[in-house]
Amino acid sequence: MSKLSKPPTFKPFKLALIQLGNIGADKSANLKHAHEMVMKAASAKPDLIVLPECFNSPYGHVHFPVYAEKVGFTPGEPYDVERTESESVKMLSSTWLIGGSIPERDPKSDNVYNTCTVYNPQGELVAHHRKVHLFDIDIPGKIKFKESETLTGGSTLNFFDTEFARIGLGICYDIRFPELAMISARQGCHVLIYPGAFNMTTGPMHWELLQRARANDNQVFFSMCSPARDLTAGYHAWGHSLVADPLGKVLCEAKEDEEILYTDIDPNVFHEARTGIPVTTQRRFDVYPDVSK
Ligand SMILES: NC(=O)CC(=O)C(=O)O
Repeated sequence: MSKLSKPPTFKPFKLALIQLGNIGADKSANLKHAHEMVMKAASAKPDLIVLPECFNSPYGHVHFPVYAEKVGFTPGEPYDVERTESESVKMLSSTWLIGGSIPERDPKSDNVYNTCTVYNPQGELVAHHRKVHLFDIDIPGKIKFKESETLTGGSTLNFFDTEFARIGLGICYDIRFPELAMISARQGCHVLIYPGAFNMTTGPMHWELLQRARANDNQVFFSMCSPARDLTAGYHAWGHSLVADPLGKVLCEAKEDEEILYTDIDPNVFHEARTGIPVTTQRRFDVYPDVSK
């Protein structure tokens, strides 16, 4: 997984974002619906499908321990998918698939993480990312949320290689920490994909701004895949799943309802951005050596 090897050659590919709706209290129903939507998305033959943050459970710190599953991996050890106890992991296998995120319970520590799992077309779980930066905010009169009440933050930066690109992972609030995206890009990622669920306060302020910024700063494709908005749920997701190109241009954006977004990712845009505005080769690490690694 995250060891530094030569990235694959960046080739054109079709990305599908599933802005999933109908995420309720019944986990089996959530998984059934997610499976139907993955199958629907797969019918257009994308190379990579993405689900949103917390697609199998309601989003809220009280729900995480209740919905948490033992996913069947230990960071740093080979995956043992055969032995997974997680019904969500068993459901997720088709084409390359970024399985949004699910609450994960670590069998050794009993810690609960907000975890993204990634599957290759053979259905093998090949990468995972535990949300590093926990969403703890308090905007008086607007929104208070404290993931750290029940979650532990991950401590690794993660990417995976496909036959068409190196893809870096993060989850939602991770986007607010530009270091993570910057290091992923320096490690050769062509595309950064963060399942995410902003809300009705931070969504209009920052959802698009941050994605375009991370894309443009790092001259990579950047995408966040959100759940659809459900005003009957405890947490009102912003929706607006989006893909930005390496020049910061929005290639496609959903509205708030359930929707599948397809985007053709063109490596020429990546190469042209880096040739035309060559910041990736103009950095002055003599001036800021502490970020040179
Ligand atoms: N839900 C999150 O993790 C982050 C978010 O909503 C925000 O940063 O705003």
